[in-house]
Amino acid sequence: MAKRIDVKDLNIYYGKFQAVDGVTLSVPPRSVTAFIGPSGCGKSTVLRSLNRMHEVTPGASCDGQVLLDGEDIYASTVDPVSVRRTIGMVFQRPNPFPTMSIKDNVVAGLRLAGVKNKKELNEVAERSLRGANLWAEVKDRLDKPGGGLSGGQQQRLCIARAIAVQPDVLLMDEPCSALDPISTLAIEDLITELKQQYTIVIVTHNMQQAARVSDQTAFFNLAGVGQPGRLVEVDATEKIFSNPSQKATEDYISGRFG
Ligand SMILES: Nc1ncnc2c1ncn2[C@@H]1O[C@H](COP(=O)(O)OP(=O)(O)OP(=O)(O)O)[C@@H](O)[C@H]1O
Repeated sequence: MAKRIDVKDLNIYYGKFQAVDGVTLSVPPRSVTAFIGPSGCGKSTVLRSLNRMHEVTPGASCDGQVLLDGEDIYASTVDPVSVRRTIGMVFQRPNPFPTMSIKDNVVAGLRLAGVKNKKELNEVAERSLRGANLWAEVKDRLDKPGGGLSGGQQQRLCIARAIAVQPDVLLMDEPCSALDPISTLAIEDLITELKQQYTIVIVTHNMQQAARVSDQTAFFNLAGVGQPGRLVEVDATEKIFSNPSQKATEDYISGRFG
């Protein structure tokens, strides 16, 4: 079930260094939101705080609120591990378990959660691989190692692994940056299909990609080295790329800096 995210006045730190200042934005369910902005403005940091991955870095912390359908994921009663199951993440470099079979890669999360029933695991593997548009390419080699797939196939395998646990939200941190153009288009098509079921947030350096796949775009910027990143504006993607409200956004999307 896709869920809504509301971020309220989020400040994010690495030790004493404030990396992100006062981010407030909402992500509607069953939509794609793109985070864009120059290097170091805090896109990945904000993304990682949306499923409590940020706090895994020693010394890292944040304050403010991240609400998932109105529930604060940082409430003291909430288990961060269950947050990460509900809000899945796909990384820049495909990171399948290389020697593990394709099928076992997909169901790794379920196995960890204690599911042992073979029939159920097989069904989830097939459903997730179909969902990630990979089934036709791997159905005859499910027992072969995940590391034997191409880069683009490995990234779709990682997406299959992420959706196997039926998350509410998918976070993607530059999921195509290590891929060739054809694999990139395959992932972009997949993102467009997945948004019918999931809430998706994607960090991308590629503005054409943001324009192609997202419904809403958030532009982040920073005033200078050592300064925290800030959200400059968030709006419908069409508006950001045709008639942004802020000059800094226009300068960035027209390639004047970054
Ligand atoms: N593990 C870390 N420890 C300390 N500082 C960090 C860490 N990760 C990121 N930072 C700092 O936080 C700030 C934001 O970094 P972040 O990676 O979120 O930016 P970004 O916009 O995603 O950049 P890029 O587009 O280059 O990936 C930067 O100043 C960065 O140096």
